[in-house]
Amino acid sequence: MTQKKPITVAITGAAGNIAYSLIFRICSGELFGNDQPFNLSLIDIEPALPALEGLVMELQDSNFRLINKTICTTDPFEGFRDADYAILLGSYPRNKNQTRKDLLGKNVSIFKIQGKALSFVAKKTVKVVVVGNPVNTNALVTAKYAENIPKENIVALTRLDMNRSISQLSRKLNKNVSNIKNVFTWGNHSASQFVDLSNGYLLEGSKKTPLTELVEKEWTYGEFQTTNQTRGKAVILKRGRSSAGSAANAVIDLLKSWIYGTETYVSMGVISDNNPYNVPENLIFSFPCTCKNGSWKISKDLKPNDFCKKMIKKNVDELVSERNIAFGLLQD
Ligand SMILES: NC(=O)C1=CN([C@@H]2O[C@H](COP(=O)(O)OP(=O)(O)OC[C@H]3O[C@@H](n4cnc5c(N)ncnc54)[C@H](O)[C@@H]3O)[C@@H](O)[C@H]2O)C=CC1
Ligand SMILES: O=C([O-])CC(=O)C(=O)O
Repeated sequence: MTQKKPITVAITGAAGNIAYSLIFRICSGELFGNDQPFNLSLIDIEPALPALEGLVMELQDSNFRLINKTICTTDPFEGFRDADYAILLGSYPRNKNQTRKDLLGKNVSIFKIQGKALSFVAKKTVKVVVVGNPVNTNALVTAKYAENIPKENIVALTRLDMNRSISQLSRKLNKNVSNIKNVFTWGNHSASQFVDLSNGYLLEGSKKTPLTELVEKEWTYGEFQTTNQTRGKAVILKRGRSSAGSAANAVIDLLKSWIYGTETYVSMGVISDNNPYNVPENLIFSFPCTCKNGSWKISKDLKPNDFCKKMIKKNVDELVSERNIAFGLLQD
């Protein structure tokens, strides 16, 4: 059997919290397969280089046979060269007294330069997952400056919100997470997100029971929403730092859906152009998506109820305000 050609996976913020969980999972072969070798391109800033070197030592000590070559760099123009995948973690996380939007001032400029670098040196087919917060707007900034890369190739991580909602439903119904299908979030990865279970169902054997028949309306529009909306902060309050293992897990889930396809809806933060839900264009918005042959599309057949439409509008307003602040800060 001939060996597959190595692919190149670039990861920014590679010395950080999320990366420490994500990189070992990728190196195990879980994401790209046991027969797919890869080059790892690890990007961080100067003060983080000793930690990055320590990480590389640990990778060496793990004897991962799929790693073809590893580079460490502070230069995104070197780090993104020929990348097939780029996972953008590198940015500053919030503390317990901040909202994700408060990070705009510190983080947007990072995504401007990275968008430019991706545009110049990555493959045109690169799949980019943006994770750094506020993630929707950072992904929009990346897309704006990555002029040579189709906007469809740049996706914001909102999968953690979907995963959290499935976990809540699993505990509420005392059913396994794998039995809960078609639940997703609309809008921003923020406290405004709206979790939609109106198309969701519990799958047991071939029997599908709508979730709306299994959970009370009051819970669906109350505690279910607020728990999801505040989950990131709740983790920060307990851990003293933001979610890392679950965020890394959500990156893997998102990329598996995007690469290998989906049978049900999944949450993806994607460019809003040509969506059927009255979300204005040029926003990165979490929609119910399905994936096939390495491409995503927004599911077009849903009928949001009036409450859901109100929440979509709330998220649009918030994202337009973030976009105005971000583009104002960047000024070109
Ligand atoms: N979208 C989502 O669902 C989630 C997003 N996040 C966000 O992910 C980001 C990363 O989180 P953590 O890994 O916990 O943070 P961390 O602080 O542990 O790591 C971030 C890393 O990024 C590096 N960095 C900073 N500026 C950089 C630049 N210009 N280029 C390359 N690297 C740079 C830092 O040196 C650090 O090593 C944060 O913005 C956090 O809020 C976290 C959890 C979930
Ligand atoms: O809450 C945060 O700052 C980190 C994050 O995005 C999450 O855990 O959802």
